[in-house]
Amino acid sequence: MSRVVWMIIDSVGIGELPDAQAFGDKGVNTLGNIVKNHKDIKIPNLRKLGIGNIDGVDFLENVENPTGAFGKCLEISKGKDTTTGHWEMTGVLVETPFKTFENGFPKEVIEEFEKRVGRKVVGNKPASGTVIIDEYGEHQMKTGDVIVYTSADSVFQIAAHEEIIPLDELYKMCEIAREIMMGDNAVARIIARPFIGKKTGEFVRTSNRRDYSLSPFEKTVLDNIKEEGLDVIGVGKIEDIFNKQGITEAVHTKDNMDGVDETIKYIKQENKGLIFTNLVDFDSKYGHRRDVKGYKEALEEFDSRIPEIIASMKDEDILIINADHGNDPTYKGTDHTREYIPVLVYGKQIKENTNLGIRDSFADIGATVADILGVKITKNGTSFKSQIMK
Ligand SMILES: O=P(O)(O)O[C@H]1O[C@H](CO)[C@@H](O)[C@H]1O
Ligand SMILES: [Mn+2]
Ligand SMILES: [Mn+2]
Repeated sequence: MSRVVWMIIDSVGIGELPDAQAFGDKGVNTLGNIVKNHKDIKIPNLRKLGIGNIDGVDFLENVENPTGAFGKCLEISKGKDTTTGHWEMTGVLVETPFKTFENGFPKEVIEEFEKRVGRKVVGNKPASGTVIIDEYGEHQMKTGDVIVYTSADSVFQIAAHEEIIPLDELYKMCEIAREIMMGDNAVARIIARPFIGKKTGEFVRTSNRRDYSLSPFEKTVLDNIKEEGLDVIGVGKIEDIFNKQGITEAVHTKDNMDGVDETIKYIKQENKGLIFTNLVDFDSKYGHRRDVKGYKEALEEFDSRIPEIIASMKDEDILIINADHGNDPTYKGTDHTREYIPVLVYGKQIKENTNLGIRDSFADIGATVADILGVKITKNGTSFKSQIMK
């Protein structure tokens, strides 16, 4: 029986969606603009799978006879964040955008939060996470005040120095914020952002980040897989994005390479169903930081591990690689960008050189995963299994 290894290269978009302008994104293209800035980029394995052969990709030369099936998908949901992207690819559309707080959170919210956590709040505005810890990190070390901030995404983020506010307390604060930010103020995610360091300029965030997501509004394809008694193994922040719904086992990871290691470890084990991995460094370490060179190197680093991933797969296993939104490191600001996502499929049973064209929704990927595993397909999404299987 087939097993699916589904890897999300977080934020590796492949060009602006037709409605990008409505999201403030004009001419964005995460992969395209990285390649334009770094023509020497070496991603031979992604190219061999067909990433440069995707319709509209004019910034990479086509390869002859790519070994995979390749295409790109539109996002129907009204959003460009991780939760929206992952939910859509597993069959749940977010038709009403998650609430955002451009001017910070309302006074009542902050007051209730302060009362319940027993600390004062500083920040309370949209900010870049690495900038705001430099702004308030020393203040926090002196006073114990807690740093709260948001972004263009629907997020309530709490930054805390690990030696001032212990992790347990930070996570508890997130649970309290999760309770407060429901109903009219429901944000997609509360995020714990721990950091360490001695002073401004030396603060660095740690891998103890945790996301407290809403539960998907409807059943996702993960639920359908789980209900059939198959495994749904989440690697990285997958279990957080789905608030554990539909997940049977999970491991958090330190960074992209740890994510690849854990994925390979699970591939080599006896399990059945889905191994679902999110590699977030592209987004959090390079996209939001507008670090073009760092992003390029992260892509090269991931690319170099693809042969190892493939070598660890059994003959029936199928590998799917796609993104969840864009985060063009050459674009203004520090936020995600509204883009097509690339999708690549590879396996011994997959027909090589198959052009999937432009798919109507990310949900087509989840529908295909369900179809491959022989479980119920969610109401959204059209499976392309018949196009790709030998
Ligand atoms: O600037 P940092 O803290 O990395 O935050 C970014 O990461 C969050 C989650 O993807 C986004 O909302 C964006 O604000
Ligand atoms: Mn993401
Ligand atoms: Mn992000």
